[in-house]
Amino acid sequence: MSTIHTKRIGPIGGYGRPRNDVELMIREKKAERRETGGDDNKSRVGEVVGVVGGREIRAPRVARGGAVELPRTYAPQEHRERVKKIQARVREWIDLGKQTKMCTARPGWMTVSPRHAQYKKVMFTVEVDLTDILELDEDNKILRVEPSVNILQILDYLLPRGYTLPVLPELDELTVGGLVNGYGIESSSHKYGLFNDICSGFELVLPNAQLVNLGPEDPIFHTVPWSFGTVGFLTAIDLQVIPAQPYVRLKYIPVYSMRECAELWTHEQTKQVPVEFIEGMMYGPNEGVVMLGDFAEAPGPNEQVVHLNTWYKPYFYKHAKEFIDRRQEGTEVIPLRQYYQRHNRSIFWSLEDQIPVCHHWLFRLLLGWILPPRVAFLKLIESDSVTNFYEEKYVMQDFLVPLNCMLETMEICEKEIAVYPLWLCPHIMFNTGRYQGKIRAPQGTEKEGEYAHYVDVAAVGPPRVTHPFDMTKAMRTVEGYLRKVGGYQGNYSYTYQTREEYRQMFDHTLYDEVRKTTGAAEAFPESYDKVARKNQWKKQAGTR
Ligand SMILES: NC(=O)C1=CN([C@@H]2O[C@H](COP(=O)(O)OP(=O)(O)OC[C@H]3O[C@@H](n4cnc5c(N)ncnc54)[C@H](OP(=O)(O)O)[C@@H]3O)[C@@H](O)[C@H]2O)C=CC1
Ligand SMILES: C=C(/C=C/[C@@H](C)[C@H]1CC[C@H]2C3=CC=C4C[C@@H](O)CC[C@]4(C)[C@H]3CC[C@]12C)C(C)C
Repeated sequence: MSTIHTKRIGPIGGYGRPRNDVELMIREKKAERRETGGDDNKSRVGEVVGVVGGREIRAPRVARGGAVELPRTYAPQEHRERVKKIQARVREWIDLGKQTKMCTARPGWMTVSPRHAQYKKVMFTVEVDLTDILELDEDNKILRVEPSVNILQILDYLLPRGYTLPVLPELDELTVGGLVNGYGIESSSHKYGLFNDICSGFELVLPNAQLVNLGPEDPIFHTVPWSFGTVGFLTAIDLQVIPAQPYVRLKYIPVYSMRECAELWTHEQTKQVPVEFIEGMMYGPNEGVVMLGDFAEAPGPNEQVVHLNTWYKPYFYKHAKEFIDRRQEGTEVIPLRQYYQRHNRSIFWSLEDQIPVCHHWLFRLLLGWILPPRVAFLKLIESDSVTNFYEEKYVMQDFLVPLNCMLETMEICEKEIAVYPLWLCPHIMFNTGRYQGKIRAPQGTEKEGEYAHYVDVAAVGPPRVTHPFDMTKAMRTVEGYLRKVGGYQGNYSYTYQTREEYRQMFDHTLYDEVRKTTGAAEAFPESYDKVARKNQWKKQAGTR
């Protein structure tokens, strides 16, 4: 593998060490300016700061809040040393007699999951704060990263180099480690699968403190996705990259019933050569929009580039709804980065539940530039009553179902929860051959590499059912349906299933076997114990 950048950095200027090559170059430029008496503090967005691989690197756009993102660390050459510390901490756990189970030390409020991880208060915590992009191997099209690298870092790093991830989820704060140990999805998942399907290697610290490098030929590799950190500590991930083009040409097609949506969707997703991006939003049982996108090199002669994310503009889901209101299809050319970040400014549509005035043009004009609030910040300041509200009165769930169940799933959601918009995201599930992890080889597939079409129906928002809403009852009804049709629950939020039901939904055969042979069963709780709504941690931790 060719290392793209391993230069050792001193305090060139600014805070901490640069996080990536672009930051490094900006700092060098700033230092240069300071030496020549220039003004260091003015942000020069778009200024060419250097050249990597023959491409001009420009100072990044102003990040949210008008400020350039604060750098974290940049010392990929120290990766091995950092991993040694994790191994040492695991050895400490062994020496102390393995008294409690282990988990990462990442505070519960820092994560994008709405769960408050009370288990962190009672378990043996291991610091896995690994935030560096390690290397880009352009020959093999592999990006090696540490697990706490987030989506924003990946966008900043890959797009200027002309690459992207085949599956690049839409919220800046999501981390690679979280997406791999849970699951990740994007509007291109009907071509490439879930986030873990674009991974070709994991570096993992096992419960005996041994460091292993795993590929698909190793059974442990297949048990990491959906494990929620209960197999080992992930310390590096190899991700496939693909060439990117600067724009996405996006077609908006209004639909006027769930049936119409499911029919159009099925046709588009199962095409021999589907478009690169498919996404849908149902705003009610009788209105929705299906969006079909492809990469584009440049706008056509009569096309204008639409900048979706300018701070004063309506949020993407409102913008897309205009096509329904006008009862008209439409096509737009959108810069690639803005396409990926389309749901970031309004955290999908959850922002309106925290800031009800967020749609007012005056709010956007005056304060739009500070958006979005960090999910971590919202969780940090969350009071008990707000937590209760989100746990009892606010649905945050997604349901991954075989494509032929799309219509029925939307209808069940309407009956049980009536949350809108409903987010629709296509994906495929693979038969992974000899070793099948928590996701079973889908029906109809026989050989390794074969796949089946699925769709993720995601509900985020307050339920609007006309009958009194009972979260547990509603969720258990939907979960029962998922088990019946061979679907899966996203699990970044809570599950309301019993352990047996959860084991029925997710195949634990390989997971149990690997956890037994590696000692993970002794070292970590079962994933169920982390994601179950009813759990023992609250009581043990003596907190909310
Ligand atoms: N489009 C999408 O794909 C979206 C996905 N999501 C969801 O958000 C979640 C990601 O949130 P994020 O804040 O990044 O992740 P989290 O911090 O929530 O981590 C998720 C799980 O992964 C484990 N984990 C993370 N890193 C490591 C590691 N290095 N070694 C071992 N275990 C690890 C955590 O273990 P521990 O409990 O020990 O800390 C935790 O149980 C995903 O699960 C995803 O499903 C949310 C919105 C959109
Ligand atoms: C599943 C999808 C997207 C989900 C996001 C929109 C939600 C995932 C986690 C959610 C949140 C976590 C914690 C919060 C703290 C609270 O104080 C306020 C709400 C929230 C920010 C909440 C908001 C929605 C999420 C980010 C896709 C796949 C549809």
